[in-house]
Amino acid sequence: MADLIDGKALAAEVTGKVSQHAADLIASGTTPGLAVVIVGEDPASQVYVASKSKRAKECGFHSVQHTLAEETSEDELVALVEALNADPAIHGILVQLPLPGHIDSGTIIQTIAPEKDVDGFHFINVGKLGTGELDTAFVPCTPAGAMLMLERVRGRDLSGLNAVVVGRSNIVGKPMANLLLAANATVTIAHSRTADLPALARTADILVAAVGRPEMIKGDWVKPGATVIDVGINRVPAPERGEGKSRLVGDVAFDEAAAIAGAITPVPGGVGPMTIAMLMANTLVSACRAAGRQPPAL
Ligand SMILES: Nc1nc(=O)c2c([nH]1)NC[C@@H]1CN(c3ccc(C(=O)N[C@@H](CCC(=O)O)C(=O)O)cc3)C=[N+]21
Repeated sequence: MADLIDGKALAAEVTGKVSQHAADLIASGTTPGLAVVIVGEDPASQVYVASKSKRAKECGFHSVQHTLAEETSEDELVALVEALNADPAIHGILVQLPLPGHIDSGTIIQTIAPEKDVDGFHFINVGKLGTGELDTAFVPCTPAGAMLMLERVRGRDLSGLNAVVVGRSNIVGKPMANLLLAANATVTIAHSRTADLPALARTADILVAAVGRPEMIKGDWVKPGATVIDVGINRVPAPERGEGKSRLVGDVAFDEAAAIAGAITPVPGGVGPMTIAMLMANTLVSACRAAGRQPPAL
């Protein structure tokens, strides 16, 4: 049976450190400020946004949430982002995705000032990650959190290890591959057009699943002893829990994979809580940079 990598516990450790450093920064006159913007009423998004705001308050941050109507125009959202860019009390801006169809998310993301882009989605931050300028980049929160979990099992240097990332999104797959490469892993990005994905997955010492398909990755795709990082969060019907009930599952068939892997992240309680913890860490880093202080190593 694989070791469980406890995202809840590690996230609590990270936010504990963030709170301590935030207290120092506040004492020196700068309170980290996070603005979370949500457009529309998607219930799942509301839940995530509420937990981001709650965690920010727990860290002692100045936390503001802007909840805009579904009908908000792109111009109005651009104007809000520009106002937050200009607000010295705000160090991090997160616009919750997905946005309603009439708003171009690319336009909004590129409007966020790169030095406040705590999601790490702006071209400047994507480019810095791609070229290894990690001292001044913001790294997207989900892959950053996944790397911290991986570090607990494999250490910081992944030399000689094969990593397979299943999924090529800009939010997870591509930045994850760049981070693994920066840690000296040998990286393959697999996706829906990859030939014989099970055989490729079996070559992975580190297998990262970020496809958004419930339990797609089976136990016999896992190399014995591999570290499995499950980024998927899928809500599936759970009639055994009662009519209309649902439960969360990852992209990995957990029980099968856990029987073969060396270490594995659960869902829930895995990468999800780490994502929120890294958002707090990125906001702290942004506030340190704004105050001319060296950001702490977390
Ligand atoms: N601009 C932007 N940045 C994001 O980082 C972003 C986003 N938009 N849009 C939506 C996704 C999703 N996301 C999650 C964060 C935490 C959990 C999390 O903590 N999940 C818990 C379970 C929560 C539950 O019970 O539903 C867990 O996995 O244990 C999940 C999902 C951030 N996202």
